[in-house]
Amino acid sequence: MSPSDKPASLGATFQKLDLSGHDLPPTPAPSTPTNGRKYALATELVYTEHSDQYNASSMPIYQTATFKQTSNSGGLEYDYTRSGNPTRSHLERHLAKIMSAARTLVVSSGMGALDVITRLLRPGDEVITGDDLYGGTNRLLTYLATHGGIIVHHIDTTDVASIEPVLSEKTAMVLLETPTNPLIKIVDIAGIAAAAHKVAPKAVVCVDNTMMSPWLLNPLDLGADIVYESGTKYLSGHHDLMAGVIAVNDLSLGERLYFTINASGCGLSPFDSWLLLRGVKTLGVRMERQQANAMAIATFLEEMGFKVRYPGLKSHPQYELHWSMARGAGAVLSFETGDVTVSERVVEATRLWAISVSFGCVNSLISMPCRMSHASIDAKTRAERNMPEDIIRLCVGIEDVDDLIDDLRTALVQAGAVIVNVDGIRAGKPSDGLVLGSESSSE
Ligand SMILES: Cc1ncc(COP(=O)(O)O)c(C=O)c1O
Ligand SMILES: N[C@@H](CCSC[C@H](N)C(=O)O)C(=O)O
Repeated sequence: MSPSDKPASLGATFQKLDLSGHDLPPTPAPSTPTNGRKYALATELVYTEHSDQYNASSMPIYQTATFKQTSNSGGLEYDYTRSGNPTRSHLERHLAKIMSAARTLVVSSGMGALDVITRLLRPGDEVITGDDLYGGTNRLLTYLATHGGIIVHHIDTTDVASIEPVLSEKTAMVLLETPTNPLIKIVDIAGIAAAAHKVAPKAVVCVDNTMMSPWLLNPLDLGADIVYESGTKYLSGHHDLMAGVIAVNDLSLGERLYFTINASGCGLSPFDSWLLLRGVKTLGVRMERQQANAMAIATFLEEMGFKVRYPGLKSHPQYELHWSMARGAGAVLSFETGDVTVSERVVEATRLWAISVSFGCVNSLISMPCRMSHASIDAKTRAERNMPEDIIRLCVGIEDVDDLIDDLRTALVQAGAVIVNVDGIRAGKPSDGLVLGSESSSE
């Protein structure tokens, strides 16, 4: 069946989805209603169809490395799990609907996804990227610049004009994160994609959508060519697996990425594919609760006088830009205490907030990025990129928000990050007032 053979109602609704299958695996069937109306994302997350012989409600895990063939010339749909597996295929087609993409591919981690994507590059190619990047992304790009002959330009991607001096016909890739991790800066995806494609039409604009997830942002609709996410975060939501997801609308680009995945062997395992299928069903309810909690916590900290970075706050300098692209503010925020030692004490004094890297889990996490997730960026580079060493990152979960605030308030008091007096609690140095519960109290 060719794309033009799509039933009219389905074709109109899923213009980008490869309904006919071509060489893609056939499950799940598109779940659009027969009247052509498109289901809302909350429904698509939960609803899938597959062709299991027993009509299993949950997609079975095809825990097999190889598949028996009916003749020595092979030719069946699946032959070997590195090349394809029904559980992984089901997940990929489910995610294609959710990410509003023609094709998605799932691999063993978010960094694995970026590794596959950067194999599109050739020596001499130029990459333009941000100056506030996840540490692992920075590390891979630095490796490619040192060993792979790739030229990497780090610029302030929050300013569309700053891309112009480094754009040229040699630009092969523009790699964006928004909001950035951990400074929560916002990038104008459509503005940068348009500027890049104008000068370098073949350049691939690639967006790391891990901080937002498809629940909140669809970079493909804003001009990105490739979107990838760490499925370890919001997509799965429980910190019980590692995964990476790549989404494209250009099927030939999808084929090139699939080639690398099959050739290098980083496709997601059947069991982790199944776990991700299970986790993604609750993406909407988790994200709504997490960002409601995050908003309350950001407000609590800002009202105390801390410098808080969160796009849900009107004080965020790029509030309007963020909301022009996204449907929510997400659940990662950062704040500064003004003192590295005080920040260390805050992080260590919390109880409900686990000291962990990562985010997107139902549990709340606290960390100091310069010591943890971004430690692979050397101190000199961190300083050049204005990354405050005392910055604390909060990755908000689904717990009761009053419990989270109470735990944080107690930690702030114990750490000497706040001044307590008859007017209440406010951010400040211990010497500026009475500090309760701290050895450094002025009492
Ligand atoms: C924004 C961002 N992108 C990509 C990754 C890489 O994902 P993974 O840990 O699944 O390799 C991470 C964290 O690890 C991240 O924070
Ligand atoms: N030791 C790890 C650190 C992973 S950080 C995970 C996550 N992206 C975050 O921002 O917390 C490494 O070296 O990559």
